[in-house]
Amino acid sequence: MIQFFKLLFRNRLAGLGAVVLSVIVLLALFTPLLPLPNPNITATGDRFLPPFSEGHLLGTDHLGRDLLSRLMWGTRLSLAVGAAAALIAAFIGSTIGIVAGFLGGRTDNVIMRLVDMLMAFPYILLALAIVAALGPGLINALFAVAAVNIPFFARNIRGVTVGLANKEFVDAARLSGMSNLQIILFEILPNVLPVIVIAMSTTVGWMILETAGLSFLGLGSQPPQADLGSMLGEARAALITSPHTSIVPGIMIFLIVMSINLLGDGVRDAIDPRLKSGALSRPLPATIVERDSTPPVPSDDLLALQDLRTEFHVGDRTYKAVGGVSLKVNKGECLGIIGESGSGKSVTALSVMGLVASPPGKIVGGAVSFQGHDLVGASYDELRELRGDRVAYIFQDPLSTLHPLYKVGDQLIEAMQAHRKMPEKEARARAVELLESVRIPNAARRVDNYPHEMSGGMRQRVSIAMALANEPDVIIADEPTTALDVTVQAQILTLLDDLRRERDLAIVFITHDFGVVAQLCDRVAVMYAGRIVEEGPTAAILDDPQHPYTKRLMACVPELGGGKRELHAIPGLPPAVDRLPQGCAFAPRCNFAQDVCKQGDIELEANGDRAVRCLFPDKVSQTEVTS
Ligand SMILES: Nc1ncnc2c1ncn2[C@@H]1O[C@H](COP(=O)(O)OP(=O)(O)OP(=O)(O)O)[C@@H](O)[C@H]1O
Repeated sequence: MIQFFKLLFRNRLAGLGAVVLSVIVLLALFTPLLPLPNPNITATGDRFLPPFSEGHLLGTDHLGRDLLSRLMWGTRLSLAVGAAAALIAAFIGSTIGIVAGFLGGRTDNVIMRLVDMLMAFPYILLALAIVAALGPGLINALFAVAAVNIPFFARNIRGVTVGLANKEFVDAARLSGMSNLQIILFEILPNVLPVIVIAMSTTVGWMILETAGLSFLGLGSQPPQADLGSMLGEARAALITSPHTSIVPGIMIFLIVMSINLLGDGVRDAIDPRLKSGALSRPLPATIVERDSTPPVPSDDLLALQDLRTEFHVGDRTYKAVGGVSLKVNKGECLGIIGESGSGKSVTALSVMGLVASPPGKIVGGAVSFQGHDLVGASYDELRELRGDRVAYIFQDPLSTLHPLYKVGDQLIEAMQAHRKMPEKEARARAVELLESVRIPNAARRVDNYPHEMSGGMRQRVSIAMALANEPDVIIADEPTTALDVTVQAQILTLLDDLRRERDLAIVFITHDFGVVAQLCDRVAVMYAGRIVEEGPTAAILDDPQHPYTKRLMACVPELGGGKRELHAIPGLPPAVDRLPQGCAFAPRCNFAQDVCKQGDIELEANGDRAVRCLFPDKVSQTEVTS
């Protein structure tokens, strides 16, 4: 709750709305206790007294009634009616939406067509018709306003429910034997509740306005009872001669509706978990760079990361996702980056082309040199030209990287035309050629397939074809085979290996599978808590790991045909990168750790073509992993 209020008040306007609305609601609640004259007592001798008259702070109306008193009582009534109408509309509309969305099929069709019929009438006409049928009066106006708003809730909530009804957690609830009612109450409702609250908070202002509108037309509250709408209606005749009688209720309506709307926006932002974590905030086109030290001189390698540091700044926390990584890859080489989940592999890869979402991501130090040129300081235009052209990416899940509504051929053509002008016919021929080069059978026909018409392995081949579209120098593949079964995984790895040899490609391959590294990579870098802990030629590292983390990672991998061998999971969990321990980040999980490991920073010590960040590499090298 405290977190909710903190988030709410971070939005200044929402905070202002909350304060204004709270004051109005408090005044309305305590109106009976305030020393105000009776709002309905007329005094024809005191008609249209101006504001600040004696005994009448806001003046009087056309019957000499005290305006302040009528305003307070009227506000109380308008707020109560608006909130009640919103609750009724939200309850009935959401129930209809949840039932229709959850049951689907004919029930959904019948219910939603009835709702559509209700929506086909202009809402104010519908409200007028309902009040005309029921007779004028505030309660009837309340029902009319609630009724015309039911379709709004029904449609919104139905849409959300349809999306939830087919989710795995609902299937799981069904499999566990829960009834439809239980699923709706315990699985669906908690998920749609934030949407209902958000919809309510943004519509209650409207409902107050609509009720005021009906009262203004004489169909809501009846004389002498005051609500804000009827006060406006009565003041209409004296708009020119005594404008204060209209301005007073007008300002109150404005304040109520504005404060509710501002607060509603704030509530929406604070309630939505994706907005809370910044996931829906639109990232900048390139990662923010704020280097705190002079960048290193660019290297001559094709691609080199030099002491790269990338952080996420969320609230007052700093997540050191990449804490000084140096790596290089040259033409025709394949470099593997391996590590547990959360070790910083993806953020390292995304930092290369400035693709880390900013905010909250920031590159705070080091350099990424590509063909001798530092990309960390490069302009967005420069990065955009290189992205997908000289440096291409392949991601883990092709379903989320391929656009679901475009044919794969069109997406390949788009990838080429983003970088060079090419006639449509030539681009299409090249797209077919690309699909053939990634061994997609019947490429001329497949080019017109949509992603959902292809299997997972096929889609990943399309992603590889897309990465190859502009004949890049470097491909960064971020766990491209993790989502595939082993047979398809082997085919994709062979394909990547062949392509690398045929085209002299440099590949940076991110994985958490040592088997994949062994099959594909010339060199491997092992990452832990945002830093490289060991690096060197794959064969040498597989043969003789010198960092305890590498050794333990390898001990987790089952070996086919290797005889019976106990698999040893790594005890404990990786440290959170916003609270890294002093000294070696692996020390709390390490059998070899001594006090000295937990003190100062430990360097990545180079030894020939290998490097290791450990004080006791020889000891590690000579000891078997036992538990
Ligand atoms: N938007 C973010 N805000 C805060 N921290 C983040 C954000 N994105 C990533 N991180 C942190 O950065 C660290 C590195 O994440 P990264 O995705 O690079 O790990 P990874 O090794 O690629 O893991 P995986 O194998 O699961 O993809 C993690 O500890 C993660 O918590």
